[in-house]
Amino acid sequence: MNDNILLETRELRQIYGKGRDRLEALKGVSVKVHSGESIGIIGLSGCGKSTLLRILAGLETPASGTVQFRGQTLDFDSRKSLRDYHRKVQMVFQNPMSTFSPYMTIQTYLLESLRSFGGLEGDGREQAVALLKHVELDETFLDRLPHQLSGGQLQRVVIARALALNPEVILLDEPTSALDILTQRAILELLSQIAKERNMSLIFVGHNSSVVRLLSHRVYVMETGRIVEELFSETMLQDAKEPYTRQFFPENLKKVVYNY
Ligand SMILES: Nc1ncnc2c1ncn2[C@@H]1O[C@H](COP(=O)(O)OP(=O)(O)OP(=O)(O)O)[C@@H](O)[C@H]1O
Repeated sequence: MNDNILLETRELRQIYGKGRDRLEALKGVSVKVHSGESIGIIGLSGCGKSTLLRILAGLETPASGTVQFRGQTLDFDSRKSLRDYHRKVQMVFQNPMSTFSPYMTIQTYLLESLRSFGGLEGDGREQAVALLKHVELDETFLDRLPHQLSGGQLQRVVIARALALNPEVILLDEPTSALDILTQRAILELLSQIAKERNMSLIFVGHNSSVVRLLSHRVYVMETGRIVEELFSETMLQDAKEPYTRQFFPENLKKVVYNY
């Protein structure tokens, strides 16, 4: 499987603050994602999941360590290297509302990245309709403003925009945590299906192991800036050795899985 590695980090470290405020948020994190494979990252609040995701998204420069895409090292100081990378690796943010401007129509929002990468055809309306179709929304949404959509519909629009550049990886930071469980499940299943159809990889960060397992082939468990365990989703409940990991499988989480 080695030649099939799409995205890989080696010994990523991240440090915030100085002196007494110094915090080592990542302490040498190495992860691998194979082509078409989806991985999950779980861990307690503050363990560094979002930091890792922001670095993987090319939005933040690590203190040391590397990110490689298809064997090429991402140069965080090169705008060209970052731009090429952003074409292939797209991020979906935690709170969809915060990524929308209140006066921007859904069409304008959907087409932003196509416009910035020069991929717009005409006024782009047909492309926008096609993007909405992927997330099972119709063209009546195009001229609406964000407040005229529900949280679940907004989340679908965010995902549709991430698909616009046909990326190879989508990074998700708990994208559906603000939604009710049925809406959450529908969106996750849709995402999984899109990822499968396109042989696209998902890197999914969350607190809830049942949600992470639903989306991922493999799961990395993070504790205070380190990966402490790496497990296959299917056998995770049996294979987990670390007591820390087991915290994520209490009875109440099982209930969440089976109530779906
Ligand atoms: N820009 C920053 N400046 C200073 N400290 C930061 C910064 N970003 C994150 N941190 C700190 O780094 C640590 C890791 O934060 P991070 O957001 O990556 O954790 P997380 O696992 O994603 O948490 P959560 O699950 O609550 O979102 C935390 O202690 C956080 O306070």
